[in-house]
Amino acid sequence: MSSPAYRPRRSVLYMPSSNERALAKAKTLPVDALILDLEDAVGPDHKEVARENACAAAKSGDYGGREITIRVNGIGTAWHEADLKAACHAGPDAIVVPKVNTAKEVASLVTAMKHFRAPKRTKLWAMIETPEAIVNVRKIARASDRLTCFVMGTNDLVKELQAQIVPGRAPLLMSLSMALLSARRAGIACLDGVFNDVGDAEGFAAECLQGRHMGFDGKTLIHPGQVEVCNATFAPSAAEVADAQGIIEAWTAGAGTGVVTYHGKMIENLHVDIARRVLATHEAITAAG
Ligand SMILES: CC(C)(COP(=O)(O)OP(=O)(O)OC[C@H]1O[C@@H](n2cnc3c(N)ncnc32)[C@H](O)[C@@H]1OP(=O)(O)O)[C@@H](O)C(=O)NCCC(=O)NCCSC(=O)C[C@H](O)C(=O)O
Ligand SMILES: [Mg+2]
Repeated sequence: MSSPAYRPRRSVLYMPSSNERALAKAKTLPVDALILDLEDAVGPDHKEVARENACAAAKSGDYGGREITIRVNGIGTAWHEADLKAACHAGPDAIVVPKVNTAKEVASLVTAMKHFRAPKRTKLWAMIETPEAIVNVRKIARASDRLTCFVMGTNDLVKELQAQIVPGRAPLLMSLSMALLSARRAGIACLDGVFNDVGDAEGFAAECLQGRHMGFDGKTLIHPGQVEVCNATFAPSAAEVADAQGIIEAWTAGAGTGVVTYHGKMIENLHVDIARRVLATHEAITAAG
């Protein structure tokens, strides 16, 4: 978390790369990252124009400090190889690959990225959205240093599990937790899935909070109207920052005692680590503007 490579990923907005208005609008939105989509949001007749638009956007330098990623079509589809080749040449911050199922697929993707001469800065993000991926998720997470983030595909998971989308997401919690556990063990980031009902502000806020409580780095989004609440929910609040500073001060004052209290609560070394992480996150968000 305190590594220089850490970037805030509270809000990560998908947009269909065939939609030029959305591509333009994204330059004005306070999102941490963008996923320029070539997959599900783009119809078969628009795949080529979407690929050109996404690559042009990634190369343009017009998106400021926002992390720019391209989601290619899945392995085995008619568009996958051409998408991957074009995305590697465009050199975004990351290439997002949907429906990654095995560690072997990660290894093949990394080999292909080298073959297509993707710059070293271009990382791989894997979407975890099938039962097979969940069963293999421990190995997927540690398959390559180039893999730096999991993106949960909750719509595909619901489909494949034959589950239903319900408040509280009980049918998905085991899959979400398994992916998070594996991501944390491997030291990579993990992003929560999307909330489809863009008109349901209350439901969206509750799902953001659930994702924050679970430990996700941030949430993937589908509409500009979701950005503000998501950013606020996944950032440390003013009270959390003040508590983190207070914990570090209390710990420093009691140097060497092994345990102190802050506002009546026990503080040990691990709480100081958490406090430092909160401050590092707050500083990174503030620095990113
Ligand atoms: C959901 C939408 C289809 C709604 O579109 P629309 O009705 O046009 O929205 P608005 O009229 O409210 O739009 C207002 C303005 O905002 C721009 N806009 C809309 N969406 C985006 C966006 N995602 N990024 C950037 N800008 C956006 C509009 O262009 C309007 O701009 P202006 O006219 O200049 O004011 C639409 O929001 C949409 O297409 N969302 C993204 C859908 C998507 O990408 N889906 C694929 C990813 S989700 C997924 O697949 C997850 C995973 O794989 C899984 O399995 O779960
Ligand atoms: Mg999906």
